[in-house]
Amino acid sequence: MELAIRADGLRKTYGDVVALDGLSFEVDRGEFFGLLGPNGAGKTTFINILVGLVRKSGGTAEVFGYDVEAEYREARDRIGLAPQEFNVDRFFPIHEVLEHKAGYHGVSPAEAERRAAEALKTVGIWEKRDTRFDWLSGGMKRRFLLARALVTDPELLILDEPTAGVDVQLRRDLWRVIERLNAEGTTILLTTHYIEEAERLCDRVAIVDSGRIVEVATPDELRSRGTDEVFVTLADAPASVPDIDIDGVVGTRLDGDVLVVTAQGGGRIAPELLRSLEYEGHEVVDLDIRRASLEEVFVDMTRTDEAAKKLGAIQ
Ligand SMILES: Nc1ncnc2c1ncn2[C@@H]1O[C@H](COP(=O)(O)OP(=O)(O)OP(=O)(O)O)[C@@H](O)[C@H]1O
Repeated sequence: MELAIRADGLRKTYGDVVALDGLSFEVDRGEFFGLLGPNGAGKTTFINILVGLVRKSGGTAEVFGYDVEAEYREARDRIGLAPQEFNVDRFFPIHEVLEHKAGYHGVSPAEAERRAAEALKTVGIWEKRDTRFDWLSGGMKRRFLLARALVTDPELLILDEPTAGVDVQLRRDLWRVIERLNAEGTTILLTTHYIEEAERLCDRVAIVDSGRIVEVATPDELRSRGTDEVFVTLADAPASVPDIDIDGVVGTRLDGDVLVVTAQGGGRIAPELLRSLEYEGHEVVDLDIRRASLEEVFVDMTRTDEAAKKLGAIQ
């Protein structure tokens, strides 16, 4: 499998601040890959190194096998970036901004015009083509940043919080566009604070904390690390918590006639749980499983020692 991104022992320091502390992971061509991490984890620094805006302090970063510094042009021409910040030329109509961008990456004027029109239609702001960036609404600005990333027909599309501050409708519109691009073969690297977004869109996610990768896994694998809650409603409230001795169960409590069982893999333990309860003479009326959310797992994994110490001090 060809790699779209390879980071190996990547480091970046700003004076005393260590932004990347030996970051290593790989993204396959065609993947939809999410980068999740708390504020300041180093996500934007990593992206800026990939696109040549920040020089690394050590380690390796490659895009489709090209070193992002030694082979900058080859790497950069393959990347489309929709950044977090609005860094757009404000004095030209937006279709011209796109044409300039394509021209800068070696596209002929006629082809640049065609691509600019196509990109504006793709993101749904073609009718605004003669408007300046400043005169677009906030949501249209986000759409435009995506169009600008697309105008060079990139093999790797990097989206740094593309849906920050946009309404639900636009978020879903943007998802549709991005999912279609991915289905057509574009590799996607997405950073987001909306865990639901990562969960829904990404094939795999990397959890980044303090400049290092904590974990790389599919959203499903990550969720299975957390604990589910199984709610079993019994016909008669038992006098005490029934004794449950099943592998994977980490806790039980009674809430009236509802027995709440905390377990890793709620679906897996449910049949044995039912058998065991019935064997002990309890009549089960209802069963409901609440799966661990990716958000809970994420919060657990990125709870820094510092934060844990502070919590410990307060309690
Ligand atoms: N130009 C800079 N000079 C000094 N420190 C910087 C600079 N850019 C980033 N940093 C520091 O590097 C660390 C990583 O920042 P970065 O912006 O990469 O994090 P992030 O994961 O993108 O955060 P967010 O989710 O808030 O966007 C932070 O501690 C930040 O303060």
